[in-house]
Amino acid sequence: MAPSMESQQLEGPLNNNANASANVVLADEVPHKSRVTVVGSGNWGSVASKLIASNTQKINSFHDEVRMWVFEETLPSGEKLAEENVKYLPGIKLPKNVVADPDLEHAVRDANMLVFVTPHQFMEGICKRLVGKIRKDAVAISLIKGMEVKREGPCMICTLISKILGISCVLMGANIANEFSEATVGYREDKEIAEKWVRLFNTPYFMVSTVEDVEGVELCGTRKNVVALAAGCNNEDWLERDEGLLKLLFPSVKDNTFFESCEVADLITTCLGGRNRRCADAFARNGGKRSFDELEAEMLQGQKLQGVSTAKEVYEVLHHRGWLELFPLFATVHEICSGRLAPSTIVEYTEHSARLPLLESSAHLN
Ligand SMILES: NC(=O)c1ccc[n+]([C@@H]2O[C@H](COP(=O)([O-])OP(=O)(O)OC[C@H]3O[C@@H](n4cnc5c(N)ncnc54)[C@H](O)[C@@H]3O)[C@@H](O)[C@H]2O)c1
Ligand SMILES: O=P(O)(O)OC[C@H](O)CO
Repeated sequence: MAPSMESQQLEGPLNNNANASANVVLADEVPHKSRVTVVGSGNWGSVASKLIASNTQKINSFHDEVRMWVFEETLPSGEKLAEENVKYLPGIKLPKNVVADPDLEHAVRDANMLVFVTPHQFMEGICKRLVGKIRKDAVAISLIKGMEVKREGPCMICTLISKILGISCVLMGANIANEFSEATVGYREDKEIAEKWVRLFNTPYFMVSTVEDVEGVELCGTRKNVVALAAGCNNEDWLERDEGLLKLLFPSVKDNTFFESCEVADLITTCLGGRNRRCADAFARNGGKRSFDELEAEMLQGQKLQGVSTAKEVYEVLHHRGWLELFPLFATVHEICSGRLAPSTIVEYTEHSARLPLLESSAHLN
């Protein structure tokens, strides 16, 4: 499909402006301006695009246009998602400079700033498709909360993006799509790039800070989805933050990261009102008789739960390293999600007393 035919500008339900991209100035015509593509158009992906597009309109160093890759779906009505994006962010107007593009390779082609925001289970495939298809000077940021488990151990999504595409930063924080408020950018060494991401995302109603700790920021975002499942199953200890696990997995994780938005603020936000919490609450009310898959399909209408697969991934890491007894909350959540334990088991969860001393002498576990 030619670019002018495959791209549609969005407003509310999307505007069908098939000529939108014909009016766009190409990146190489104005080389000093950064061009942004958002890879993902779910609940958070759509909100992130809106947020970014409000800044690219105002800040001269960015091109106005924000391209948003839409995973094409046909709705029950027969409409294509890229033509009518009412599924993941109904009732919210997206600025006219957000351009939906169902062709992944085309969507990223001109961008030198890539924002990855899809459910984590799709990222490996997406990255592989993008090898050799992105600009050489492109930088990327991941807004994705989750991880993959490889034979050699846990692989954070940011690392996956870095390994396959050679680029990366992360942004996590107390941000539920419809109530977003703040976030933390985790970066590795290059503060200048981190500050560029801050300029792209920061608004008076979405405050963004930086911390030099990619793994810490990302692990906070990943871990809290599992804790939110425990909260939904009525666990009253959910505010108990297991920073010990984060440091055991990645000793480079910094203590000061735990004071940023990506940690306790996000934990509280998600445990009080996120999708993981709501679905776990329904799961527990049904006594575990309806599966998470069933509840996800019914309650989220196409949006994805990250916590259940993350709980499994965390469990595999704990099992592989012989740490299951050290982290009973995480182990129990997976046992509940997979139907081996009743949801009420989570109430009986108690802190493992041996854990704290063990953390101080954790070197032998790595
Ligand atoms: N929603 C939030 O409040 C929120 C906030 C912060 C971070 N996040 C994180 O953002 C990431 C994306 O979540 P979201 O809320 O934008 O998405 P979502 O759960 O609302 O939507 C699912 C998305 O996946 C797409 N999809 C379905 N099948 C696919 C496939 N085979 N390949 C690629 N894409 C496919 C759908 O089209 C849709 O865009 C997740 O990691 C999530 O944890 C979400
Ligand atoms: O709605 P959840 O449970 O996927 O959580 C959304 C975000 O991760 C909150 O930061």
